[in-house]
Amino acid sequence: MNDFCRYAKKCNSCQLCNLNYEEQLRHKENICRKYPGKLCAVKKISPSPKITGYRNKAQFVYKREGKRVISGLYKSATHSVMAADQCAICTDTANTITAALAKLFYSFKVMPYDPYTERGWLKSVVIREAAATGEVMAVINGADRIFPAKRTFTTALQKACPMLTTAVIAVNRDRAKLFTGKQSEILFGDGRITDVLCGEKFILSPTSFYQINHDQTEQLYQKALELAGLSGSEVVLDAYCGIGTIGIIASRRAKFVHAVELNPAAIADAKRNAKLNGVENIRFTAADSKEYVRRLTEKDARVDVAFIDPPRAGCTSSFLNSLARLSPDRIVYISCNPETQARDLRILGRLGYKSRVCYPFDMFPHTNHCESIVKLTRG
Ligand SMILES: C[S@@+](CC[C@H](N)C(=O)[O-])C[C@H]1O[C@@H](n2cnc3c(N)ncnc32)[C@H](O)[C@@H]1O
Repeated sequence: MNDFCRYAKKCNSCQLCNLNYEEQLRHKENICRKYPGKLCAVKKISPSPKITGYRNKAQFVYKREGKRVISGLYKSATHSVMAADQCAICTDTANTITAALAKLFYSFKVMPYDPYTERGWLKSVVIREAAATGEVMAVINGADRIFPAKRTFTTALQKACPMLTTAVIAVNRDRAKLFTGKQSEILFGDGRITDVLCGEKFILSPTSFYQINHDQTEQLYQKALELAGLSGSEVVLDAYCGIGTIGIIASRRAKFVHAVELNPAAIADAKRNAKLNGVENIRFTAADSKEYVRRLTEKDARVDVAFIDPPRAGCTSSFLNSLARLSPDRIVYISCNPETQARDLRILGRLGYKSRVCYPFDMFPHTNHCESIVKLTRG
């Protein structure tokens, strides 16, 4: 049994938990040396301020065991649920809520969904927390809309989990898909939570992307801003902007920000966030980054600095080609996958951008995921 977590071996989400934290950091720094490090200097990795209980988003699955419904996690690389009464990288709040929910689900006969037989209703529960404000949202993901005794369930839920500020039921009718569907209904609260990052407020709804390690995200964004070297006169692009975090923080030191994101729910949050923070020099667009940047090049738009923060798969070469045609002086590339980041840096290298420096950040202690920022300049 592992000292860090007794479920570690079976769950396998914390692949590095057998190493001490110093060794984990060295391992991640070496990953950055192996990939972006072939193109530029790699600085010392920034350790995470917290190494347990750091996740502000936790996903739990459930199974029926005899006369109980049990909260659990997936066994590594399977869809089979193992009973687990806590997850070491999730918060105490999330662990407490899932245990209370498992009891409620049983007493309300809300049974876990089995994708093979298509029986049951409950697919998963996602708990999202705002570290700065203490707001907590539970998103209960079900297979369809039928939810017996919804009103009494809501009252019982508020009593059992007083720390929840809002709860939502979301439906994903796709048999194999367990994540949050687009169709949703608020049980109580306003279906969103508000957090504070780098002094700005951010509203997030159930499906919007939000960095999972609050304190480390503040350090990551501060470094990204420092590398962008904004003086107040620049036109900035925030590509893959999520709920607008980087763009809104950068807007304070920029003339204007163009921000683009594929998920319309995240863009709706981003627009609310700009209003909430009184930011007027930013325009959010729900679109594919590639299409949006191509449109900017057609309009001969000016962009001095670009932040790009794509998903793990990285950028497409057509996005990078259009970006290079926009010809920003500096690109700040934030990535959660140094391997695809290095591939994209090579493409940008052929398009005239030199990778200058890489800063690794440990956003995900005990897992083998690594975040890095690379600054590129033109010419
Ligand atoms: C790693 S997240 C970064 C979000 C944001 N920059 C932040 O720090 O919170 C990547 C984002 O890219 C969005 N995305 C994925 N593919 C995209 C595309 N082709 N065009 C625009 N946005 C995309 C995702 O919805 C997600 O919000």
